[in-house]
Amino acid sequence: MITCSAPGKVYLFGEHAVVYGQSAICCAIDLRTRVQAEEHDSIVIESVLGTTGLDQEVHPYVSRVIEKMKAFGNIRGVRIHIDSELPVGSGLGSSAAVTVASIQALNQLYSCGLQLEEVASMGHIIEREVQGNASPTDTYVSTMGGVVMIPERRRLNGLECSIIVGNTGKFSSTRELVANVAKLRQEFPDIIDPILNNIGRMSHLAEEHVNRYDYETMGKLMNVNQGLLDAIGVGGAELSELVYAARDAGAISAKITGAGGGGCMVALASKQDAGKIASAIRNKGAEAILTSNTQEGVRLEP
Ligand SMILES: Nc1ncnc2c1ncn2[C@@H]1O[C@H](COP(=O)(O)OP(=O)(O)O)[C@@H](O)[C@H]1O
Ligand SMILES: C[C@@](O)(CCOP(=O)(O)O)CC(=O)O
Ligand SMILES: [Mg+2]
Repeated sequence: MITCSAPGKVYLFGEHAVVYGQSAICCAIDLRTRVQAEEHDSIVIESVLGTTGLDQEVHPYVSRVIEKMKAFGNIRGVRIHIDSELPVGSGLGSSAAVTVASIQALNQLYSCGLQLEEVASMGHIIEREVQGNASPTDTYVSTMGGVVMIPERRRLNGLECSIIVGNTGKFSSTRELVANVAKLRQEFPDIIDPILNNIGRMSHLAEEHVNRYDYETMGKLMNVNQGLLDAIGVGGAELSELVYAARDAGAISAKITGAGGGGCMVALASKQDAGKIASAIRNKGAEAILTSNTQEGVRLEP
């Protein structure tokens, strides 16, 4: 039996805009999805979502992984068991983490010889198929870890501050939110495209501040990014409530992470202030998770 794990992520900048080729800065976090794989007499996928065979409804990501990996290994029957610290459908990249960890588990179990770049690239293809349209961000960061600028694939210095995630508990479908932005963009290209361009420019402006650990400047720009996410319609009352609660409690910055609508927001704070911000989020009745940046992408577990 083989176990592989892959991390989730938060966006410091650029979700949605990155789908249209703009730059984003994305940060792997220390919450992981673990996938066990062993040879079996049939195909079985077990997760919190249920136990199935190949099933495009319940397990669209993992089913596609198995189908695609058949080209690289002699996969007849396999049992896949998934455990995750990432809330499902909430902007922390659970879809990418489960996809990347599953690819790597089969890659190891069947000695397929795929390199990390190939794992990330297959992950991206699968996210695109399931989501309708997808950037390579989540799957690349989940594969490589660290803080990465996409599409440049530039690794930036890691974050050393605390990362606080606030979960509205409201499911957010990435597929749906990406489609909503596409529709708004089609309706008002002259308004929406400059917003997406500005989000991309913000990532470029922020790059040197990330590399210099200048959280104040990064934070100011992240708060501007939050306003622009609201402008493209991916905000929500629950998210805004947590964003303002975190800022009022002393967060350096607070914004949506990922697709939005529901799901999670992310706040940056000094290690000293992190507890205070988590409490402010919990006082609003939401779950707060304290985490940090990880340099470790997908890995084989002992
Ligand atoms: N632990 C898990 N087990 C099986 N499938 C998962 C798991 N976590 C996520 N997924 C898959 O990812 C989908 C959610 O992906 P998505 O809408 O992109 O949200 P996000 O990636 O922000 O969590 C789920 O509907 C499911 O198909
Ligand atoms: C909205 C988007 O930029 C990020 C989605 O992230 P998540 O699935 O909500 O964790 C889509 C993408 O980049 O593929
Ligand atoms: Mg996703």
